[in-house]
Amino acid sequence: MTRPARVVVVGDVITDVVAVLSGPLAAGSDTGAEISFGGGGQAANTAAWIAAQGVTVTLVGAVGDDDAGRDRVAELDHAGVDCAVERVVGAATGTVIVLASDGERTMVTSRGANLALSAEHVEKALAAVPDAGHLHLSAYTLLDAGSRGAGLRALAAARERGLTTSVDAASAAPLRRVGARTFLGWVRDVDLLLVNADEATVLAGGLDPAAQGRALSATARRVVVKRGAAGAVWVDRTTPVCAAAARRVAVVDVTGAGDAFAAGLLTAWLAGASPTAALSRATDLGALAVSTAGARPQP
Ligand SMILES: OC[C@H]1O[C@H](O)[C@H](O)[C@@H]1O
Repeated sequence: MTRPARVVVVGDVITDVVAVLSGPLAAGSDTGAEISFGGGGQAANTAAWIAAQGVTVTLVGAVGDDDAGRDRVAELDHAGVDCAVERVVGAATGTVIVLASDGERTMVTSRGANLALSAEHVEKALAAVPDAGHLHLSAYTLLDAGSRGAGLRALAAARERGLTTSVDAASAAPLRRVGARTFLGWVRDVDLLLVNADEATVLAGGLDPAAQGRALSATARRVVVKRGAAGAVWVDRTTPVCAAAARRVAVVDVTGAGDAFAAGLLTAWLAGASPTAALSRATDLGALAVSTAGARPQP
């Protein structure tokens, strides 16, 4: 296996406030929780998990010109992520409140400065890393109208520079809002598309996961459908469908599990691993992420 070249991850940087609830949440109740506070955002999490695999990674994103933005960048620096993070004057760093309970999570989101990520910043950041081999995009950047230009520019600039590309479909609700046909037009011919079960249903309809993967492989060269505790499937245009079971672990908090999964998948695939081996690495990291609170690798 070869060591992958630098990976560039483009997308959101967020402050996560994670409350792991001790019981059900009901209107008017006072529910106990373990509350933690720290780095989140799909792209930033993925970059941190990639760095933890010993692969050189640059995160391209935006934070506010505030203490939270400074803390988020310092934390990523400390995790070994090279930061090309734009500071947006007058915007607050994005914040998400995550309510985690019984292996499920509910999020309340203010995307803040992420909405102001600019195509110019992405272009400049890519020009500064001539050693990059791959670009991974969190689709929140495409799905939010404010940052869409930056997301589209990231994919186009990566292709112009000969980088391979991957996109994480991010979230079912905004995908539903923009519509499957529009989204699939934006990500046409990416090398790898990652979708969870809900996103696969929005984009390909209520088929079984292998059939959803086959339908989406008309758009992306390779498709991975993440199915949480039911494992994952890999579908591409040339090899048979490949499936992997999830690891059985005690679930503490599923926040960031998909991002850890993406990091495991990408670092293995870019190092030349087979689909089976790449899925296995992905499910290992996903299992590690769900067994701890918060979205990032633990020290
Ligand atoms: O992918 C997980 C992330 O999504 C949300 O945007 C939270 O910030 C969380 O860290």
